[in-house]
Amino acid sequence: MIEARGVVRHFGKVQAVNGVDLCVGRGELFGLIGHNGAGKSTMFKMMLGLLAPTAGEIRIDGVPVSGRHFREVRRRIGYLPENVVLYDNLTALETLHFFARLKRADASEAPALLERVGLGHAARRRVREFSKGMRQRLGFAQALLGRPQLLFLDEPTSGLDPEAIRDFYAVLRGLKAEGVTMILTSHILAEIQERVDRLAIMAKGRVQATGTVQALREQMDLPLWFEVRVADWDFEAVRAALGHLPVSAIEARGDHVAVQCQREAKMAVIAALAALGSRVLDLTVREPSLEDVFFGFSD
Ligand SMILES: Nc1ncnc2c1ncn2[C@@H]1O[C@H](COP(=O)(O)OP(=O)(O)OP(=O)(O)O)[C@@H](O)[C@H]1O
Repeated sequence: MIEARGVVRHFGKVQAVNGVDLCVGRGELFGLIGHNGAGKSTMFKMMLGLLAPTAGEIRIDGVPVSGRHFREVRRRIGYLPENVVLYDNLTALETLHFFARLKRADASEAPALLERVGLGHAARRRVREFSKGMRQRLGFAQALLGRPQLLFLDEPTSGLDPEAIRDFYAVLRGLKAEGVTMILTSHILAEIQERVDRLAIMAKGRVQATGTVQALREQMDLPLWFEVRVADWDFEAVRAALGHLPVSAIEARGDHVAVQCQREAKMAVIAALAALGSRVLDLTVREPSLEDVFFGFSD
């Protein structure tokens, strides 16, 4: 659905995007993460045709963004910018009618869209009275006008509380089931690590890595941790059981023993702990988080 090849964008001396290749498949929920200034928003604007690349090519659904046929494709794209501009004097419903006219979308969808983003109750309230989270929801509804097949969501959950974030991803799941392709940025790594199909890590205008969270973990080869609870706090039993294995740390922490090892030793550690039988009361495996992976790739 999205194909970017060798994309570069300079602003004077600033190299905002510096040779990006990116492919997003149809129906994928794709995450783009990176530090402030990594080039994510610039990439979004180029993929939307709002900003011309200094070099390289971007195709959406096979159509070059720079070509004259892109206008038709653009009508099937929804965009939630990082800072959505809304008019305080309009109600939520009027806002959607306004954007529907701009996009030449069907304004009769507006009430259903407000329901979908959890603003049905506030349809006739003025935006002036809206909280940050309500504004963000309204911006999201605006992006959904015209039943887009491709959605660009730039930090869509900024300002949302945990419940609103959960609702937001529930809507994304519904859209995914309808076959919509979505690409989103977020700084909240814990939030997106369970939810995207694949992601790309950007740093200094380049894509440093692309893949599923699990594939990136494996590529980074970060160690994982076990938390083992043993009967009678018999930590020495754990130490003895794992003594012959290549574990990098065994530490008593509160009510459990923390064991660190590389991924290739994972199954051997599990087997050795299983051999302790009922002396092991509980076992948790802590995979490296997306944050660990992110720092590994972007530092
Ligand atoms: N219109 C512009 N004029 C000059 N420099 C710009 C412009 N837009 C972006 N930049 C610069 O390009 C770089 C990348 O910015 P961009 O907004 O794409 O980063 P980002 O990854 O989206 O960051 P954030 O997470 O803070 O939103 C930054 O150094 C920024 O200052």
